[in-house]
Amino acid sequence: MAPKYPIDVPSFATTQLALLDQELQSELFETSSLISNTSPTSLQRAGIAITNLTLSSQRTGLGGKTVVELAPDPATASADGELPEHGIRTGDIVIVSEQPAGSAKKREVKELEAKGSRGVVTRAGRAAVWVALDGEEDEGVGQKRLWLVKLANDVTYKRMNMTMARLQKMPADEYSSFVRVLFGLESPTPWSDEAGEIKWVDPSLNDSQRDAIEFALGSREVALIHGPPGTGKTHTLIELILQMLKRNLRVLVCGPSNISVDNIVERLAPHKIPIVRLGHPARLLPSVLNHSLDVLTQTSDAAAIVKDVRKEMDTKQASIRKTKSGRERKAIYGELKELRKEFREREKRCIGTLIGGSKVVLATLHGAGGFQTRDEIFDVVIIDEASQALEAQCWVPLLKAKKVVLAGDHLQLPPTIKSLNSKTKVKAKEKEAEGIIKGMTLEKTLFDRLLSLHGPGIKRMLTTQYRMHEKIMRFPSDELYESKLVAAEGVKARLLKDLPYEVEETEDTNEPLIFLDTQGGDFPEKSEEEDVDKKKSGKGIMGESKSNEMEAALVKQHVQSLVNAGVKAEDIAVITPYNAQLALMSKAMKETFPGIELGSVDGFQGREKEAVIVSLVRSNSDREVGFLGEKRRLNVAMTRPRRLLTIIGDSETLQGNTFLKRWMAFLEEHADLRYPSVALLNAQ
Ligand SMILES: Nc1ncnc2c1ncn2[C@@H]1O[C@H](COP(=O)(O)OP(=O)(O)OP(=O)(O)O)[C@@H](O)[C@H]1O
Repeated sequence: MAPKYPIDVPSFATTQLALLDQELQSELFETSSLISNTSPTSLQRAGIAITNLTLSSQRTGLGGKTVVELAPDPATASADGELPEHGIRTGDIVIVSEQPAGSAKKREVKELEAKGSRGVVTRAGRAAVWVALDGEEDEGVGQKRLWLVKLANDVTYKRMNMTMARLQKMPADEYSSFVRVLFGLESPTPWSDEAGEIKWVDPSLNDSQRDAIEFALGSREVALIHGPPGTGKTHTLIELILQMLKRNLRVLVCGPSNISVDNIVERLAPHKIPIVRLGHPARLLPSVLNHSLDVLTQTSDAAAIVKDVRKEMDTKQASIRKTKSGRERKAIYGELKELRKEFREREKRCIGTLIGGSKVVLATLHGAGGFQTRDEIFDVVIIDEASQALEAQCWVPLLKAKKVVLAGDHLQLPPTIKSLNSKTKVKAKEKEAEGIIKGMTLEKTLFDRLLSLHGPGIKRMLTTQYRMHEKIMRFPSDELYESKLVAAEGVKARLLKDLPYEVEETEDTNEPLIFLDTQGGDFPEKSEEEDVDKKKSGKGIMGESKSNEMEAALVKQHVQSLVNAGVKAEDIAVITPYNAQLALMSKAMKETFPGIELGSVDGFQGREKEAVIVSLVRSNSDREVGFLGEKRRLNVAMTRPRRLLTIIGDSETLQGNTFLKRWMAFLEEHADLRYPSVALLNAQ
């Protein structure tokens, strides 16, 4: 029997295309309006530019690309020679060009592109940033003072659009039963013990992990592995991949980010199985490069046929330089052209052999849509961090699959959607078009959709968590995970005072859960629109972010007491949902406590620390909590620590939302409750 609400595939694809277009327009609009309305310094503060750079070295990287190293200009650099705080990350698409004079603001993206060089960030360190330039020429980069600006990345959209267009046009009689199940035209085939007896590679797997693997092996079309924080999702996937290999299945493993894929490559590598990692070498972790397609095409047996031609090309190229006669040179160019063609053909064959011969291929979701895998079919596609991926992104590999295993946690944050809250509503081209499914949003992931389509029977949950003290875990477990989480023996009672280095026993290091309740109105929030960078666009860069100065002072005081007790700053993280609060705290804290990490809650998803301090910021008499009320964001915030979670917030204001209200009640009962004194804080 099919589920009650089957989805019309062409309408689904049409709606996705319209939503994706709207999202891309929002992203392009946001970037270009920022770039054209804001000074380089403010762009830097907003995290999308780095100013005052010079070219410190240049080399040829993999794929023959020019990689430039950009470091702070000594004339303006800070004493430690480090770059200022910036939000540029490996894999970002950027333009490097001569920095405009201080006052020149009006700039169009097109103009920037014409003057500078486009490229991909290959490494972003504290003292320098490396960029692999796209073009052969590196005009604009040799200039004296440079700056770098991050652009909207439209490459990923192209792949998603192509995939959705294919789905939109696919005749219904060509749908595989896999596709039919994914759209609810059929129910999944009932689970069967296809896997037979399992000989576990890793003897340490817990029962819920084994159960999830058995379930995934015996599901015909789809299986969801629900991994709450710290429950060893990746650990489980590694065993699942090894078990699938034993059963001679061909597997494509994907994730939404390069780091999610590399994480799996690193853990698979010790098992010595043939794996190929697809993707721009500049974006891969150095430790996985040996498995990358680019390196394998140079080092593997299959690469020999390519090598010969390359050698011949090198010799010819060298001979051009020695040849004076124009006619001879022309002839050599002709031969080189032929050789290049031959080279490309052989390289293609070599890639085909390598990928065809690999039982496990790994790529990011959109990387799986490249030419290298065009004709490949896989028995199973495994998607890690699936609840962080757009559905359209998942379909890039899924069109090559017969079965999918999704691992994720739909109770943590979904992918960020710009067009959802965008004030700059862009009219989507097809918005009014026919066949749009009302109410569909990009925020609903494939994981969510399948769960509501087929029910919890298609999912197994991992239940032992290896991260948090039992007390830290209790509230999220009861509220979100049906009280099913169990803290592993080794972590359930761990406190800061038990860290493997010397930490004094104090009221802070002896506690897993502290609540600094700022109720009473002495710790008021501030709307950042009041004083941040209100540029011509009429909107500050921080949007309408909130901050809370007194809370920031409290955070500092609390960190100081942890550090005084001996806790290393690098074992402490401070997180907050509001960018304005982050900006306010970062300045002072990083200097005082080198090594400490500060981040937004959203940016800290997937991470963990020994001690985590959460500054909730909101404090007003209207009990307004805004986007803080989002359960999934709060879940991420409260599940990052191992040994200590300190919450700083106003319990009165936070009554304004039922989930927060219950949390406050829980903290009042179970946390070490403290009422900080403003007078003492001011006296410091
Ligand atoms: N069965 C197990 N026995 C002991 N330790 C385990 C087991 N499974 C996982 N762990 C440990 O739990 C931690 C988290 O596991 P892993 O890194 O695989 O999870 P993840 O899916 O990447 O992260 P998360 O789901 O927490 O975001 C790791 O330190 C891992 O070694």
